[in-house]
Amino acid sequence: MASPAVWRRGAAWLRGCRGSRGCAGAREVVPTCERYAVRRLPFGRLADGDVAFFERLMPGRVLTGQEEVKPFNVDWLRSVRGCSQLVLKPQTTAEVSQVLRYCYERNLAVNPQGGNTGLVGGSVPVFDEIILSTALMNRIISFDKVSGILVCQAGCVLERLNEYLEEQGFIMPLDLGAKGSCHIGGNVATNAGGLRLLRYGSLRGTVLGLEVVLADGSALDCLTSLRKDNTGYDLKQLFIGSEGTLGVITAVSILCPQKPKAVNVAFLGCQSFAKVLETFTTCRAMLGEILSAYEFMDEKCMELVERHLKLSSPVADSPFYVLIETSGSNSTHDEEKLNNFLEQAMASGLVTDGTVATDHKKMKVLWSLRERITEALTHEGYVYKYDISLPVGKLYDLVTDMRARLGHGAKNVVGYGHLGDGNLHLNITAESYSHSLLDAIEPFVYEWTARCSGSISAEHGLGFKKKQFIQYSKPHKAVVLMQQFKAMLDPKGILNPYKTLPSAPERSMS
Ligand SMILES: O=C(O)CC[C@@H](O)C(=O)O
Ligand SMILES: [Zn+2]
Repeated sequence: MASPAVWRRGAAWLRGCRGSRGCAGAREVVPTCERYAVRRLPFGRLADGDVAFFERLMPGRVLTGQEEVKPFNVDWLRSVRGCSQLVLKPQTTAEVSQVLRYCYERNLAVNPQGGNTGLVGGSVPVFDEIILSTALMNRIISFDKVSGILVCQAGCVLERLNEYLEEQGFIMPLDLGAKGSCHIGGNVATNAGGLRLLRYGSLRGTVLGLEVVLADGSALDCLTSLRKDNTGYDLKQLFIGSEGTLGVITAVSILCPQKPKAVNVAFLGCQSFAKVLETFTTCRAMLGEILSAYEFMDEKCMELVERHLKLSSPVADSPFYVLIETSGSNSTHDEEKLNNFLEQAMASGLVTDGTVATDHKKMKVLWSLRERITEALTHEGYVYKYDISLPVGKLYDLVTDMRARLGHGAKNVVGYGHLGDGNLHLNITAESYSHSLLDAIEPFVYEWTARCSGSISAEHGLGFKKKQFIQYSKPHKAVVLMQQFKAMLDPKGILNPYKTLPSAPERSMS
């Protein structure tokens, strides 16, 4: 799978930028508050006394220097930028509690941040929110080999957790391209989906318990390690996917599957999207319980990973490609099943070319073709990202409709994603951000999705960029209820403000 360095690359670009105040250099990211006419809410302003308090609380783990703070203010995509002047790096839940208690009293806004790999502007401040980084909360608390339950602090990097588990014959139930940088707390806070969801389900099922610090600094200990617990409301579900707006997740208890003994990856070419769909139904029927991923990408995606990342396609040029992974416990059995399926798929013309990998290195190469599309797209300029759930049969219609709508107005309109989960990643690129192109895409994309009863965010969340569109996927009553939960848990609204839930209408300015 993709090397962790891939996703970390953003940090290197950031370090190359010039001063964070003002937009002097062409490579500077336009501050969010300039691009979008969002108004700062009346939170307190950071004073010298505040910094002194934090320095006493966590000496050496308080960043205030402009250059030090800069990377924490910009998202990985380099599409939004805040102007925080302070990053705090607590190590313990008690420290997070003390920070929030203080901020709550002083009415200081706080932006919780994990690995900063989010794609909807949810992980960086909009204005001067204090950044509460989980980077130093990276301790594994326990792992039970009998139950497969891992308990760890929120700042553990996903890939490190997976490596730790693999040594014990287990794996994490989720995997994503950003694994080398993303934190498990951020994964849970955004309810990240990823590449294994088809097999192991979402974090709403695998997360068994959470420890969360609420806005007023009080800690909520729901860190149980039980498969079954039917006592009252399942409060942890409120925090899963809440994007840091209801509380700061400080520890996670998660159910981990056994490491599969046999893994195979097939990379195939299909001549039409209809054939991609038929290949899916055939492979699901023939592979059954060993199917662990079914991903697709269109030819434009392949062209971009080849051009920008110098990866090469192992199969002949095709309008569509699919990546199928099997995970099981018996290699002979699994290979036989996979070969039978491939023979049938080739004989019936569903697939025109393909390759299979069983050794780790070759599987990794095949996975990179799919996992590194996001990175390849960033080389094209500004990327407008849409992460849509749709009835699977209609998944690609949105791409063709958007292509027809935008014509030469966009550089590329590509479609790829987790077909097995009904999740399309529609990405549109242009040389640079343009207000008029955005207007041509939105709300068209959301109206199209709503007409199909889809979701405008399958797995990336709403963050800053999509929060105004929640009504396309949720009824008014549900949004009002969410606002009431927010008001109850965070009455001053200090936690990750300007994110997830809609505010007064905003206008884009540049
Ligand atoms: O960049 C995107 O749009 C998708 C990123 C990620 O969710 C993926 O599946 O590769
Ligand atoms: Zn995805």
